[in-house]
Formats: sequence, structure tokens, C-alpha cells
Amino acid sequence: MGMKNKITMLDVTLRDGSHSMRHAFTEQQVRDVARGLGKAGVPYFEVSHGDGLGGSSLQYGFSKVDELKLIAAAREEAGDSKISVLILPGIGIHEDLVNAANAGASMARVATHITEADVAKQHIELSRNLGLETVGFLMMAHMAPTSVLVEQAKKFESYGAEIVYVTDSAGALLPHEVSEKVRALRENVGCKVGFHAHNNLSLSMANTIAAVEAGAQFVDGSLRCLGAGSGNTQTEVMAAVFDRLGYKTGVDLFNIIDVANDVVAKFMPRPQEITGSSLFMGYAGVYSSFLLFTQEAAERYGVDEREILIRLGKMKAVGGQEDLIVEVAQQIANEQAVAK
Ligand SMILES: CC[C@H](O)CC(=O)C(=O)O
Ligand SMILES: [Mn+2]
Repeated sequence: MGMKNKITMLDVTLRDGSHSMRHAFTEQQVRDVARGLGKAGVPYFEVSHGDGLGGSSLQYGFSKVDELKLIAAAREEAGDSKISVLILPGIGIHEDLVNAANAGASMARVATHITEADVAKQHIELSRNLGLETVGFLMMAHMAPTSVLVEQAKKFESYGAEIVYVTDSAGALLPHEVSEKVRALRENVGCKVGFHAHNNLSLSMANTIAAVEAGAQFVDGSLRCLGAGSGNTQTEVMAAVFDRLGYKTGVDLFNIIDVANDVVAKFMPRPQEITGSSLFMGYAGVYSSFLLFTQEAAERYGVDEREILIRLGKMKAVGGQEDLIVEVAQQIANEQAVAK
């Protein structure tokens, strides 16, 4: 097979993995992962609270260590890798982005719900003014038709985004849907295109291949899949698979496997399995970062996690509505008590 194009890998272990770690990364863990990613030649990796800059709160969970300290520590260890940060308008503010840039971030990914790109205008403009590489990150991409995705991506482009992401937050997309969405962006939008997957239906690698074959230039992964729900496309597997497919990633396979096994596997709180609940997140289309909150609510109210997830999916709950999880659990418990 002849050599194909270059693709750019972005590792999200130190940001999406923060959900799975209950936002309890230590500075030493971040330093060790950052050093390993730098040594392996991963071009970009992300460091932030799981819910982005400013996410440390009662609603989303408090960070054990301040994210600016973690970004600065990662920068010291990262070698040639660039550091990205995630920011959700409404959670992260102007000052957070300025501080992150001063701490060493060189890319900002501004994330909104799939239909709400217009809330990101100021953040995108600020990011460009700070000289950061700027990404529009359209979350819960399964919740809108491709025409809406294109319209929203065009808004991001008009605000100044240089890259736009199809983000499968719920791990609900099927490969042909990913192909359609990425191809439509490549055909209709001037920005580069990225894809971010969750493995709730065991499709993250297949979906990532579909994205690249449809023209995506940026792809996300996490070491040992450490991320929300069943986690993301596994970075070290992705490096191997794209090498086999003839794409250039610049990532050294031995070194990336070493950091996954010798560092991340040692501190992961649990394996990133596809459990009944995370499978249901993909099936019902629920935000992957709701997993641990749903498990806690199910235990507290003595109800089945899957019942909660199905209702959240029907309600089309989106990020920021974490408080609904407890309400739904209470509602199911009440209904069950009445039915007895
Ligand atoms: C809450 C932000 C979210 O975790 C961003 C992301 O990675 C996704 O939507 O998949
Ligand atoms: Mn994610």
C-alpha cells in the first residue's frame, strides 16, 4: 500500500480522562503522562478539567490540583508536543483562557452543543487574539442532522476557528454517519476537520478510521482509552492502526505503548470496559461524562442505571444538565414505590 496523507493525533488522556479520574489527577501523574507523550512524538495533547477550563465546581466535581498548575507542569515535560485546553462558554471565562495561554497552552478548543456554535463567538475571537491555534468543537454530534452540523461549523469558521471537530460525545454514531458528517464538512467548510470518539458501542476505532477516510485531518485518542463513559479511541492502538493503513502520524509505537502501560495503566481507577451502563450511553445517546453521576444516583435511589440513561436519552439531556440525573433517579424511584 502506498504512503497516504499525514494525520494529526491529539491525546485527551489528561482532559477527557479527568472525568474517569473524578478530576483527581496529581501533578506527578500529569508530569509522567506529558513526558511520555512528548517522548512518543504525539503532536498535541490536552490538559484541563474534564469539563474544560473553570470546570472545577460542585456541579462538575472539584479538581484535586488546580488545572493551571497541571498545564504548567505538563508544559515543562512536553518536549515538542503542543498543549491544548478545552473551554466551554458558560463554564470557562476570558480570564481562564488568558491564564491557560500564560501557563503554556498553544491551542484552545472551544466546545459547544451541536446547535449552539453562536455562544462561542467571543471565546473564538479571544483565542485568536491570544495567538492560540483555535478549534470549534461541536459536541453531541448525533443529535442533529448533517445539514445543521455544516451550518454550525460555518459559524465557527466565520468567528475565526481554524479547525472544526465532529464530537461524538455519547459514542452513539455509526461509521456511515461519521463518514457522512466529516465528508460534508470537508466539502462545505474551509476549516480543517477533526473527529473525537467515545467507545460506548465499541465503534471508536472504526469511527475514527471512517472519519480519516472521509477526510478528517485531526483525530483524538486517549491512552488505555482513559476518558468518559467507555473512554475514547485508544491512542496507542490508533497509532498502530493508522501506521498499518499507511498514514503518517509521527508517533513512535514503542514509546506510546510504554507510557500507556507503565504510567496510565498504573493509576487508572478501573479498566475502561464497555459495561451495561456505558453501552446504554451509546445506545440511548447520553453524554459520556454522565456515567459516574448516573451510577451514584442509581445506587442512592435503588434504581437501575439503564432506566435512568434511557430517560435521559429520551429527554435529550445535554452537558450542563447533570442535575437532571438525580431528578430522573428520584422520579423512577417514586414511580416504583407507587407501583408496589
Ligand atoms: C464536558 C465536556 C466534554 O467532556 C467534552 C468532550 O470530550 C465530549 O463532548 O466528548
Ligand atoms: Mn469526550
